[in-house]
Amino acid sequence: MSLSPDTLTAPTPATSAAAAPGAPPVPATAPRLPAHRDLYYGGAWHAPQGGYVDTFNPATGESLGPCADANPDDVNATVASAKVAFDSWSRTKPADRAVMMRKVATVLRDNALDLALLDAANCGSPVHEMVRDVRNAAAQFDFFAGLVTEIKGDTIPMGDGVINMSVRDPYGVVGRIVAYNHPLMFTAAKSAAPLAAGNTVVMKPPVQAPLSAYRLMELVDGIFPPGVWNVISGGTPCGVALSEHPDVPFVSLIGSVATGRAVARAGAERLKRITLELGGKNACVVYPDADLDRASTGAVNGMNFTWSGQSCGSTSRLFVHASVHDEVVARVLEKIRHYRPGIPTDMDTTMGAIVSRAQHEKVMRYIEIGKDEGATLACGGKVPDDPALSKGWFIEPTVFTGVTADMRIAREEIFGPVLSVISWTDEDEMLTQVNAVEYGLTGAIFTRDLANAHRAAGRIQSGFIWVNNAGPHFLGTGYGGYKQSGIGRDESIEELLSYTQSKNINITL
Ligand SMILES: NC(=O)c1ccc[n+]([C@@H]2O[C@H](COP(=O)([O-])OP(=O)(O)OC[C@H]3O[C@@H](n4cnc5c(N)ncnc54)[C@H](O)[C@@H]3O)[C@@H](O)[C@H]2O)c1
Repeated sequence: MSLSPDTLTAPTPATSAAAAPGAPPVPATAPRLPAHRDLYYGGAWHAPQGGYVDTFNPATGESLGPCADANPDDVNATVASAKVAFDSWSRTKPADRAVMMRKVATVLRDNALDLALLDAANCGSPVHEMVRDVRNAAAQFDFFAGLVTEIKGDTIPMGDGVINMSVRDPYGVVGRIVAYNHPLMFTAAKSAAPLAAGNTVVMKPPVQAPLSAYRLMELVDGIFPPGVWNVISGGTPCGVALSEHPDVPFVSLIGSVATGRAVARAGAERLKRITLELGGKNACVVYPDADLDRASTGAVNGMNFTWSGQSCGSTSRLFVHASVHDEVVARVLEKIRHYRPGIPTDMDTTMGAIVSRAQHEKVMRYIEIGKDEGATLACGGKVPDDPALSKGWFIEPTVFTGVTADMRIAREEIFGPVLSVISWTDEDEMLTQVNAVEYGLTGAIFTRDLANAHRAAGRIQSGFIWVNNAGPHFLGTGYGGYKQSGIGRDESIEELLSYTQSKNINITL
């Protein structure tokens, strides 16, 4: 499987099957579980003072064993080792940092299937997509390694006898806290920019699915000096302790808006730098002149059904012009059949499980809310009938039609496989509705008319817009949100430079 930068985190398209048509199903492969379940800091494994909690396979309900549950004392010990390591790491030649980072990229590529199987078993998303996640993480390590010489400043003319220049310094220990929907990719890729910039990192992987993070640390052990890259698993108390810690000047979160506000409040106490990649309730807009095949494929791909819609960027509000509404909906319902819930560690599974019972209950509650609000259930809306899936947290791809912009299913982030279709006739009113939610992460526009495309792209209040496409990220372009969807831009040089602060030096010769 190859990665091109323009497919960063893009799901497998609805038009292509994971396995050849008619081929026998590829049997599930058991993941190789990590030998270590403790905290990795200071270049070694440490038993947690906070004890252990079990982690689960959401597709089967089986326990995958105990995992460290870091408490504030564990966070203190980890931050202390990262703080010591910062002194020499920040002074390590950027080119030498880049060499180590490229070794991580190689390790990721060489172990892509093993890591992907762990994610599939622990977070419930299909293994063939999780392999892409691992390769995306490798691409980001290479990308940021290649940018280390861009961490540069300016010279400002001051006349004879004076040299004035600015340089960029790292901050120190960066606390990175990430969401559950791409466990390995977030744990790895979201460490790359701060490390490249000369910071040390304390990473907290998602509490629901920490296994791939342990395996990653087993694999990269010895590449960096001790204390440079640390990974500690734990729940909210661990995240709170990290975001409040006085020796962590920079905290970066991928998570919900509520957690973003909590991290921002904790950061305000110590005037920390923060970046936040938060939720979305994103719109996909179909104009009457759109290529309807492309638009319906985009509407399905943009939902990220393969990981059960559990993606911040999912275009979960489909605004279709009334004149093409029925045809687009018919095509969407046809294309959606590509996604059938299955055991995530099977190579040909196209759609996985919801990560946890709590998230499953939340999505099912929203499906009931949609029915109560008077929307029409066009497909799905229930757990699959397949007895092989009865012990897991699965939900069929779900489409509601007849949705109006005031309904809760059209305003609130569900983070599940639920698409709400809204019919429109007046462009101005439609764009007002698109912008009426508190989120502003992504948006997709389908039209053959450049004027429509530019008008809508200009007016949609989101940080990331696709025209005649939906779903992929493009390595090198900033990804992030407007409004409550976040602060900062990732996956780009902007992310790298955000982990540096500017210092001006005035030299009298
Ligand atoms: N914008 C993006 O790039 C992006 C990507 C993926 C997911 N998300 C968002 O993440 C959410 C789903 O993920 P989730 O359920 O894991 O989110 P969450 O906010 O519940 O948890 C995110 C992380 O924060 C930690 N955490 C929870 N409370 C905390 C606190 N008070 N202080 C510090 N840390 C705390 C969690 O343990 C976890 O590691 C959705 O809203 C989704 O849109 C955003």
